[in-house]
Amino acid sequence: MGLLIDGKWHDQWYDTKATNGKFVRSQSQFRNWLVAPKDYDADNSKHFPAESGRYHLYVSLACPWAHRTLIFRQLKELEAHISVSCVHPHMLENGWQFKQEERFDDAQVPTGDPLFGSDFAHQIYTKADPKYSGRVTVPILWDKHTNTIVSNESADIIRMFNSAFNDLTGNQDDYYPEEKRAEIDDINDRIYDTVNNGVYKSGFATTQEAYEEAVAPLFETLDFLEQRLETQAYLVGEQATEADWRLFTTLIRFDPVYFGHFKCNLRRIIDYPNLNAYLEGLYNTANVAKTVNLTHIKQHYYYSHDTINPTRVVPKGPDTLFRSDM
Ligand SMILES: N[C@@H](CCC(=O)N[C@@H](CS)C(=O)NCC(=O)O)C(=O)O
Repeated sequence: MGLLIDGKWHDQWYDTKATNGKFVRSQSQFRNWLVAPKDYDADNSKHFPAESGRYHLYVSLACPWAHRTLIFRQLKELEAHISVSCVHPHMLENGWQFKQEERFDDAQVPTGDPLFGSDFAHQIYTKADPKYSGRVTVPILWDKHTNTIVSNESADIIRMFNSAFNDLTGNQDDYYPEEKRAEIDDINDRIYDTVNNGVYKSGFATTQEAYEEAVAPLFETLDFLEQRLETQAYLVGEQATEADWRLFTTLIRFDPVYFGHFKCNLRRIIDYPNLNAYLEGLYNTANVAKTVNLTHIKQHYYYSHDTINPTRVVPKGPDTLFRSDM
């Protein structure tokens, strides 16, 4: 685990000393936008036209942020238009690596870097910007024409996937409908801070206070969501929106990883009847289950975070992700 400084790789763990033991996530730096060809403005340096075959998505199957983009690639029927490949689940002294290993092959997503044959993800960042300083994160949306990173921010990438390719695919499903945007934004903010990032703040905290400051609001939000799902099928009404998919990728990792590894252990998702059923329903939505790779998920966290789990022993359980009898 490390970061780039002026284009050079440095192997170092998150610095929580300056922040009283708190994990503070840094902002993504590549924030360009894919737009439908009819909306493309060549004078706008942020614009990239949505064209078939032009873009490549680098993901980790372990990563909840990258997982969002894989789900949208499926939901929006973009498989034939956007190529994809994944990193090795172990993120070690060189950060994300493209090493291929048979036991981590995935039937849905090829491993490695088919574009450049790079060894490490940081080489993709320095191709885009030889002087890049910052963390080397996935997902990465790469433009094969101009050889640069369009975006390394999952929240933006799923919004682009939601609409930019609609004319090409004919898929008009809308996970961010105009009339629901304010409500989606509100729930996203709370879930991002206390759940999506909350599990990391809890797990990466290096003081008791910082841990407790993260774990209490995390469970307050889970309790609140449990109640909300008593009377409605999805977070914002009766249809799934991006808010549900953003939550899904954290919930599916919760019992296998965050409960134990990140000490988020007041309750499991399986203990919440509504969240359990909701998670199962989302998992069983067309083509979503095949984006979930529990081997990568468990191997990544338990093996890569050696400050949290120095033995690198990966637990066997849990046996089941949901209970269907509740
Ligand atoms: N805000 C980014 C966060 C992505 C992110 O933090 N990804 C993690 C993997 S789960 C990563 O690559 N971490 C490497 C690091 O922090 O050095 C997004 O949502 O796309």
